[in-house]
Amino acid sequence: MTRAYIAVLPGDGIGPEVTEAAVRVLAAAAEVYGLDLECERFPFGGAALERCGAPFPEETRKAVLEADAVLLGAIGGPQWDDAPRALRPETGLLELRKALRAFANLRPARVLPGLEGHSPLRPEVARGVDVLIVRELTGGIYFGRPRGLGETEAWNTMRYTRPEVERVARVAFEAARRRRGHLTSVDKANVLEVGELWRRTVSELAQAYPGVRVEHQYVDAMAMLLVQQPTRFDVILTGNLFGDILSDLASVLPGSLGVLPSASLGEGPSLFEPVHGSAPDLAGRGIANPTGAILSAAMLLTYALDRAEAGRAVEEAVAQALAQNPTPDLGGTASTEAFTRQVLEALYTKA
Ligand SMILES: NC(=O)C1=CN([C@@H]2O[C@H](COP(=O)(O)OP(=O)(O)OC[C@H]3O[C@@H](n4cnc5c(N)ncnc54)[C@H](O)[C@@H]3O)[C@@H](O)[C@H]2O)C=CC1
Ligand SMILES: CC(C)CC(=O)C(=O)O
Ligand SMILES: [Mg+2]
Repeated sequence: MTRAYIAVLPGDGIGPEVTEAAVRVLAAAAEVYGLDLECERFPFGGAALERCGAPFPEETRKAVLEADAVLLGAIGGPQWDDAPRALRPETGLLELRKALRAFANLRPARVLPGLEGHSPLRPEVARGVDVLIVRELTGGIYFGRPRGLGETEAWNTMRYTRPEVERVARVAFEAARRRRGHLTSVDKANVLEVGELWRRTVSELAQAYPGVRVEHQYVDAMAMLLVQQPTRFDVILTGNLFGDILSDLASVLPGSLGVLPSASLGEGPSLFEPVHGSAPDLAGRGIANPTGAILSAAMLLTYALDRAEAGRAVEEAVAQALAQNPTPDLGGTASTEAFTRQVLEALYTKA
């Protein structure tokens, strides 16, 4: 059995709390499914800025590039909002994604069994929600140059090249082919040239995937449709900014931002992180929902370690724990610790 090295970046706010839960579940899954895992923590985000003077220190860069996978909590907080932009935790996060060349961010939004009662949707609709947002992660307006902030004006650049669109679109088409064969590409082609290139590239690539039905939507309409008719969608492909916004919107479907996981795949080690941020309003209170982080660990088992059966077992254990007693964001009374113990118990019982 070869040992897999996981670089763990707990980060800031609730990041360390939910990451701790995910690491414990990962260790339990390794024990149950006979995996040899080594998790090592590295400084990242605001915590790294305080300790090492940079949000993405050299030591951490080296470790993530050598790891088999990276598990991240969340970064940021109001105490760093006035730091020079280059030193902000959020800049470190963008640099991390770029360094890993993790261009395809997979953000599944499902209403897991047990969560129907917490969704604002009618239970029979909630049960059918199963979308996969594929968000481009290393390009677009978060990275485009020129960018700048002056006294009276500020500017950013939304730029995509055809190969950048093509490679992430390919990931989305492959996912659609494995799933229900429906891909919705989201852009703003009516007003943005970038959207026009995006739409043209996706339409051309569609010729290679005759089994996939392609639909194009403008992002404003998509925001409405995702809430109004969530079961109509399967795979949703979009750029960095729109994907960031639509995935937070999609979290309303299962009932809390705390439950959404993600996997970022590309040309380097893959990155796994919950969709949510550092939630300064919850930090230190022991009530953050670790579901998104734990399900990110499940995606790590599936995508980085090729142990889909272990990933599924973690998902099932989470569903059981959610049905038992969730954290307060979902109307339950479980603390982060109590919820994690429920997941661990379910995982060991099933084995
Ligand atoms: N990937 C990352 O590390 C991200 C970092 N951020 C950073 O996080 C900081 C806070 O940003 P916000 O806009 O407040 O977004 P946020 O995602 O941290 O929180 C938004 C809302 O969702 C709730 N929430 C988030 N995660 C939760 C969880 N696990 N359990 C229960 N409730 C949860 C929070 O309490 C809050 O009401 C900022 O510095 C921001 O830049 C924001 C998004 C992503
Ligand atoms: C904080 C941003 C850099 C990232 C973000 O909001 C996200 O990836 O969801
Ligand atoms: Mg976001």
